Amino acid sequence: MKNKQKAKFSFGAYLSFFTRFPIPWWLFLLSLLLGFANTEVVLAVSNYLIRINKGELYNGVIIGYALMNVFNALLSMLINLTGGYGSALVTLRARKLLWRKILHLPMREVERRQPSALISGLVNDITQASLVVQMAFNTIVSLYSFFRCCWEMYRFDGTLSLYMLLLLPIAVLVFALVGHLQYQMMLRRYDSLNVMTTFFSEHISAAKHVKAQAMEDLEVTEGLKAIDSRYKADLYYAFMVAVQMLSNSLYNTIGTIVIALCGSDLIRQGKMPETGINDFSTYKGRVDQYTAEVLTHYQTLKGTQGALQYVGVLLDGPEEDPQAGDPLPDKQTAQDIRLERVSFGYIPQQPVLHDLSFTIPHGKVTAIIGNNGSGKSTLLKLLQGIYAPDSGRIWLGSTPVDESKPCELRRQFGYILQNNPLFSGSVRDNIAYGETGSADQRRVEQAARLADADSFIRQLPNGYDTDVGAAGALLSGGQRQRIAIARALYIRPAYLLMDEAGASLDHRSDAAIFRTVREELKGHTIIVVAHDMRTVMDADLIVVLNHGELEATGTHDELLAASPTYRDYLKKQGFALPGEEAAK
Ligand SMILES: Nc1ncnc2c1ncn2[C@@H]1O[C@H](COP(=O)(O)OP(=O)(O)OP(=O)(O)O)[C@@H](O)[C@H]1O
Repeated sequence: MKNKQKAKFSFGAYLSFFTRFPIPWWLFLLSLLLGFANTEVVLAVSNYLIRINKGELYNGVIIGYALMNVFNALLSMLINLTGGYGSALVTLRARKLLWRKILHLPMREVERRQPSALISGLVNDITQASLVVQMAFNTIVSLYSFFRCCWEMYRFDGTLSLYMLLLLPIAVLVFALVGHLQYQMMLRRYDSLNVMTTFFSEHISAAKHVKAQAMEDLEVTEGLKAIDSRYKADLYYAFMVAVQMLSNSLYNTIGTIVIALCGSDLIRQGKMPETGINDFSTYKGRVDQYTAEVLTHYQTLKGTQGALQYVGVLLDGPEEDPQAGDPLPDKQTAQDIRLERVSFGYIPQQPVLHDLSFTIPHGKVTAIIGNNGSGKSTLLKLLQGIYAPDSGRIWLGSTPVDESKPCELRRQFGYILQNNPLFSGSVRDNIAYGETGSADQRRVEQAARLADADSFIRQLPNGYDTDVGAAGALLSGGQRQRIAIARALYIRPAYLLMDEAGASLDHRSDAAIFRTVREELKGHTIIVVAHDMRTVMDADLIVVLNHGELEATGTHDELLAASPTYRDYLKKQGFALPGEEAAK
């Protein structure tokens, strides 16, 4: 499990996993009762068979034998049906629970666990949950059947049954050994499946980049390693199945020899009829069958404990409740954002932002600049409460961000990134993403016009109904960006965050769209992260970050005097500084 975190998952936690979602007990109980009934039918079949073997070929016996076989077939079908239906429901409910949990994981957890590992948990691991419930019930039925058959066997011939007891330690030893190996085998198959899922989900979705870097050959080799590890696990599985069959045959052979030796002795002593060995073997066959079933169920349960470890630990982990916290007061738009000694690091002991204190005025445009990695994007994530500061506080007016309802807080923000994720679905749905009701076509078109997207959308095969493809793959980078800008304009957020939002647009479009956004959202707070100083200079307030520290804040004129970094940026982009000649 290369990308999955190994964490402690006790047997108690394993059991508590099954209290987290409703299990359709009635279906499994029905399956259990049908299983008990089927054991009786199976025993009746054995009794009829023994009578037929004895030559009791009466109509009643033959009809009884046939009827019991039909019952056996019907009951088996019903057991499969109820068990299968119950299992499908368990998988459905466990998967829904996990999906909800994944969407409510704090961002740090999402990053720590890696998206591909989460996908594999949701697609593969969770299917084991239904197996556990079914196996638990099957074990009860198999145990019942085992003891019931032992009793019938004992009633048929107590002495020979006691000889069979001598075989019990061998059976336990052989099955325990094979069981342990099977458990290992299941874990190995499971891990290799997860490694493959993780690898392929990452690399197939990044196929464009693999091609662009001409890395196909290398990635093919890496993919083959993942395929190979599954192949080895399959070989190991095939080997284990063969070993299991061999041990079963050996065990049966030893049983047959013991029955033959002891049975013939009993026949010689006249304590058993001549057909006794054959009849006794019928019961012994059933006992062996249920012994194997009990052990197989046990091994499967052990195997699923390993497989459910990842999702169990995940479900036990932290969760973010979007509804928890204080509602935002009305008129939140008319509030400044205030940072009070804010520090933050993704990794403990590695701070990205250091002790930041400044105010972002409401209704104005604030630009944030700084070198690569100085923490500009991180700061925007903190403002929306996606991450919490390690120390210090952020205020929206008089409301601390960490105490507000995350869902209300985040709906105040529009967030345009350099590369915005679109979702498969129509252009309209993507622009109106964030709308809880149905999309308002008039507002969608208006937002698209402002983002200069309306004309190209109308040229698409189905206009606003055109499917953008997975992650917007059927559109160009610039088209995706315009749709993302239209999305932000559609919701008309109180705070608009633009993180290098114009980077994939040509400069004239970038400037024109930015102008439109400013005019359209006049009175709203706009925070822009940009490297292009033409966008920055006009801002009402400019914040200069230097390696995560606040170097200066002020207007263009103020920073010319106060910030060497600001002056440096202007110079590098060819702007004339007061008293100097323009570089271009
Ligand atoms: N999810 C993350 N996990 C760990 N470290 C991260 C994560 N995101 C960013 N960082 C680190 O935090 C630092 C600040 O990153 P951030 O993206 O905020 O910088 P930035 O100023 O926006 O940079 P750029 O101008 O290059 O976009 C970087 O050193 C980066 O490696």
